[in-house]
Amino acid sequence: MLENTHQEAKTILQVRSVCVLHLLSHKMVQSFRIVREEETTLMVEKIRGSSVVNLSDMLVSLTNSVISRVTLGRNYWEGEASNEIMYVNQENEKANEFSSSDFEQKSKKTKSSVSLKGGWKLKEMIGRLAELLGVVDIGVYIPWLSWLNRINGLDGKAEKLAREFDEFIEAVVAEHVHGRRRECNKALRFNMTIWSLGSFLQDMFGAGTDTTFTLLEWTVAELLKHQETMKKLQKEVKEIGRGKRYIAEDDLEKMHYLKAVIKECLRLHTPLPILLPRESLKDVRVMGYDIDAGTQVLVNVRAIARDPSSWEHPEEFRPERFLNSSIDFKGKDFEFIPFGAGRRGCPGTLFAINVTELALANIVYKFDLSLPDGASSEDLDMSEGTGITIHRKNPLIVLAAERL
Ligand code: HEM
Repeated sequence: MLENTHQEAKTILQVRSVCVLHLLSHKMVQSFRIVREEETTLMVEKIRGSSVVNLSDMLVSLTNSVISRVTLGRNYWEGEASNEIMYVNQENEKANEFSSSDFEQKSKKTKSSVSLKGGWKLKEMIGRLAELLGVVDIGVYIPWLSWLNRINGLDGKAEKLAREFDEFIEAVVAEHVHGRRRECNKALRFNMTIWSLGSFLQDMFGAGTDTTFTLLEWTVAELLKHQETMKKLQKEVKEIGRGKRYIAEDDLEKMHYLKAVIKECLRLHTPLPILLPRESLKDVRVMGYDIDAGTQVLVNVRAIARDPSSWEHPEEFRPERFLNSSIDFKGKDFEFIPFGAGRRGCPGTLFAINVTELALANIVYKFDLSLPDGASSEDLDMSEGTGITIHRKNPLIVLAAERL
């Protein structure tokens, strides 16, 4: 039994490192560009088709669709495939053939009609996963109280969800094995059980979608509140977009203000306020406090990002602070580590930033946003929800007028 557990743990690490290599390396993230561009285009079209828009829903759907397509090969999130990609090299080369100028046209052509029979409950399962992640697992902090998780149903809910994930993954794998994707499985030649694959996917969806959508949601909310910043951003994006139908990834490099806006939002609304727990390896003394070896250390990056000894007017949204500054989120500037730092730092940073920049640029390029019922932007509720990821408490509902 113990040996099995060790084997599974080893396999998860193996799956994680293979997947980080296959999904999150610089080269792979670049190769998923077509997926990001297509899904962003689809989102823009959906916004265009609605009068009052639940932007939070749109952003959840965007981030999950992108992750679904790159991890599972098609869009199981929307219940029907908007397109498919395979993560074998040959196919990625194909994806790279898309140039920014023709992606709009090709995305239309490649919009596939493949629909998923039965429709998977991925959306519903991810919703429950997010809910579970937001609940404090009391047993982790006070081991003798872990029995509470049986009483409050946390264990049962987690086990049920894990079983449903397994069934889902089994069906996806079966589809790959029996369908046209036989090739893909060559990439995954190690001894991977359904359980470890399911657990990896829960990690990818849990760590990758909620955080990215939260960042986008807060960024748009701050822009609504700060109309001058919104105008300045729209001006930059318009100048660089030069009348093209959609902003493509090639355009983003020059958008310095856009990057500053996103950084400022990562600072003020750090999606994951507490890093993964660390443990001190030896007895140390930090700022006069003695910390024994084996002590669990929780780093509050949100507090660090709002520390008045590092930031002027830390509670205010001021993207300009990043314009002529070398401070970045790559884990070297410790006053600003929204993606963590060191060996456990977020492996999905580039993935997240690419999705966020492209989506934000297209939203502000295509639409003028306002609040429904003539509400002024000062009325926008900025309350925070609870949970591991700090979402907005209430969804972001906007009117989106197309920019001409
Ligand atoms: C704005 C978006 C995101 C933010 C703010 C964020 C932030 C973080 C943070 C703070 C950690 C813990 C790092 C530490 O303790 O040092 C983490 C871990 C992780 N992130 Fe992200 N993340 C984001 C997006 C993503 C995406 C898009 C993916 C994958 C597609 C991803 C995958 C992961 C994984 C797998 C881990 C766990 C790494 C481990 O177990 O060592 N993240 N993330």
